Amino acid sequence: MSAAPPVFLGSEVVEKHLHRASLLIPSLEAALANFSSGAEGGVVQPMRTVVPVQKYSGFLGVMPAYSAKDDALTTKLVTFYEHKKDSSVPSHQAIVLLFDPRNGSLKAFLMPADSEVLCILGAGVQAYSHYEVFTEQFSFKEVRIWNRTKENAVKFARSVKGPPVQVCSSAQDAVTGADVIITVTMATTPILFGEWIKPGAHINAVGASRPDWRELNDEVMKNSVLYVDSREAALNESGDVILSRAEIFAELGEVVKGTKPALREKTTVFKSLGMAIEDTVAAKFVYDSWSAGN
Ligand SMILES: NC(=O)C1=CN([C@@H]2O[C@H](COP(=O)(O)OP(=O)(O)OC[C@H]3O[C@@H](n4cnc5c(N)ncnc54)[C@H](OP(=O)(O)O)[C@@H]3O)[C@@H](O)[C@H]2O)C=CC1
Ligand SMILES: O=C([O-])C1=[NH+]CCC1
Repeated sequence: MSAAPPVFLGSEVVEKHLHRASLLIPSLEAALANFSSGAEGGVVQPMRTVVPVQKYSGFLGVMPAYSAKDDALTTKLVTFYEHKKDSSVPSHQAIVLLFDPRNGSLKAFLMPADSEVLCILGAGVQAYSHYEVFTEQFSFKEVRIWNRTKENAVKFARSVKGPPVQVCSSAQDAVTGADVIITVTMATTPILFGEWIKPGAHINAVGASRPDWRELNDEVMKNSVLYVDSREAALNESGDVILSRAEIFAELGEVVKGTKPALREKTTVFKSLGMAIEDTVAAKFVYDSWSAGN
């Protein structure tokens, strides 16, 4: 019997089936726990390969993963390029190939306690998705944003549907007194400094995905309890981790499994680099919903 031809699920279909990013939270929690469980977790995820395209200040990332428990096999191909102000091309472009793990046939392509003050540094694609999930999951009294280009922060504040967002003129103003700080920029040198941070704050550090890029300065890294998505990846790819020599306390999956604590009273950093297994469960979620005709 020949394999069914692969289907192409573009961004509109993905958005229809994944109309709220938080729908993925249960599968992502399970995937992180499986990833941090060694062979027993059934996740095979080699370090991603990142190909520099030096001539054009860009990178191609190849991110394969298999989850035996989800029976899902994917590879994401993602390019990330320095964003040119006059360009209509997004800085990140990605495609996920979903294979049938039983025979390797290609099935589909997919495109793409008490916290009161949320602060977002950056106003790009990731800023929007983090705002959506954080304001849906938690009740903040105040949401602030700072961005390198202020007009883009103003546009963000005007266009999001949810709690009002206050645009700040400096990163320091945005960060001062914040309980949760999300850094989602393409910065290559620090934009967040330890002296601004309220003790006990939590920082979700999402950008700086190259070994020589930084979003957080040494003081932030050294004075916080550090969580990562993957120890191996953090020690190979994260400039904030490698250059600060900060000690990694736990993988997030270990917290999900309950083998390491979430130290809420301490100042904490979650350094996220993004993992292929997250794309695997997301791709399976969308494909299963699409094929069930939901
Ligand atoms: N951990 C993970 O799982 C993932 C991480 N990422 C990373 O998250 C970050 C944000 O991605 P995304 O939102 O898609 O990117 P976008 O290109 O959509 O947005 C980039 C943002 O960074 C700002 N920025 C760019 N250069 C600088 C700089 N030198 N200093 C300060 N701010 C700067 C831009 O500001 P301006 O408006 O002025 O241009 C803009 O707000 C990237 O580093 C990306 O690689 C992405 C996907 C997954
Ligand atoms: O997980 C991901 O796709 C990426 N992380 C950093 C750049 C792209």
